[in-house]
Amino acid sequence: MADTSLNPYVRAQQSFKEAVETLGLEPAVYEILKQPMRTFEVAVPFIRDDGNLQVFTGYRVQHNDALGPTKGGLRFHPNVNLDEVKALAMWMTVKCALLELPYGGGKGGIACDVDQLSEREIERLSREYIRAINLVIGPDKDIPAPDVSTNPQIMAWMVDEYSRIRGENTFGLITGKPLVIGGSRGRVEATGRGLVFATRQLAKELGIEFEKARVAVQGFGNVGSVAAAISHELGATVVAVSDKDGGLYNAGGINIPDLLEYKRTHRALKGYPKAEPISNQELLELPVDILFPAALENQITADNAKNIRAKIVGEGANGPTTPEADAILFDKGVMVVPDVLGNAGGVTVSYFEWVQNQTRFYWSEEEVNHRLEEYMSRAMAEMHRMHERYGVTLRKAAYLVATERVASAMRVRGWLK
Ligand SMILES: NC(=O)c1ccc[n+]([C@@H]2O[C@H](COP(=O)([O-])OP(=O)(O)OC[C@H]3O[C@@H](n4cnc5c(N)ncnc54)[C@H](O)[C@@H]3O)[C@@H](O)[C@H]2O)c1
Repeated sequence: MADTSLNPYVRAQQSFKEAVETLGLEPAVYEILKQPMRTFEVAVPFIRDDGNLQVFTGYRVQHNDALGPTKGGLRFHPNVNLDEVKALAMWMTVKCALLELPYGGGKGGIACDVDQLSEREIERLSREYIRAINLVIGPDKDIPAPDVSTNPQIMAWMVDEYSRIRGENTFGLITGKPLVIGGSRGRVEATGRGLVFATRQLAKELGIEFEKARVAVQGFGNVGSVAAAISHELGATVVAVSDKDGGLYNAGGINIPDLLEYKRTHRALKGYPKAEPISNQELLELPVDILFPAALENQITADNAKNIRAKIVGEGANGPTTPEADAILFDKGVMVVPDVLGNAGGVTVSYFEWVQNQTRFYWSEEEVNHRLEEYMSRAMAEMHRMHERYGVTLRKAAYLVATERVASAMRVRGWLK
């Protein structure tokens, strides 16, 4: 028999099943949540620069809309397939419910390799994809956003195409747009900032003063560099950072604004003179209070989990801790802020963007950041309460909070009988 344990869709189903059983909810909750309510597979024909027609396969999955219209990113990647999109949509249901956003989970994508396409081809493909799914998306139905290999420019072409089809500007269709056409202030930094807010709240609940903590950050991209900069700004000592070429260490702390300036001029971290080089492996095992893995999946594994000395692991990346490592860390008493909350700052500010679009009233960056902190801290506190009540990992607690909330909505809407 095929090993289905690595199939993300099967794993997402198992997580919901476990949550329904732990909470003692009616079995109908799992019967509804174990698959998406709607799945679309579309052929996306577009004209290549050489004049030939090519057809790619696109997907949009709407998992559950009990709490509101579905929401989730669009991924352009050769490995995009239906099971992966379904799993990611289910995961968005959890994220949105956990953060108390008035959304259900959705996800979409096109199986394609953007490196093989010119910019004009990406534009034509993006517009054709929107034509293919325009009837099933909308500001009150399903709201896409950027994900792997999609960006604000692609979102701009998509919102433009939808607006042309409908004959009206519909900025609330999609989030992660450029600022000039209804994007939100603070959206670019939202994921790294939200990661720090959630982790700071957990530290507070554990009696660790974030402002005095020693911090290590793996990955210095959109998420990692912002998490490092905000930790530094709050007074924490960032002793190590890294990117794909290796890490930097300074026991006395790295001046992150100075390092960002170095990176701007040298386009790399390597060679920064005010810290020593270390490997990515060494970085993960440093004696710090807080470790932020913010690069790739599967970085903390059964092999190195026993050597992790951080008190808190704040997951910025998606899936940086394997299930085996998760169990080892739990036994060691290391608390893990799971990715489902750790990197939810992006979707939270996406929600703020949609609110601003719908009300046509735009907020200051301070207002966005203040509200982001409120949402992240509240979700962290609830997850922590569930963790204490049921004695499970914070990751499982996230599913408990989310499943209970979605189940309540389904119950009052009369879906369960
Ligand atoms: N950007 C977002 O808003 C967002 C939202 C949710 C989740 N995430 C997740 O966060 C993670 C990082 O995303 P990002 O947007 O910062 O990407 P990015 O491409 O901007 O940055 C990735 C960073 O990781 C580094 N890196 C790559 N391989 C590495 C390795 N082996 N060891 C150490 N560092 C390595 C890169 O050099 C780079 O600094 C991904 O898992 C992504 O799915 C990002």
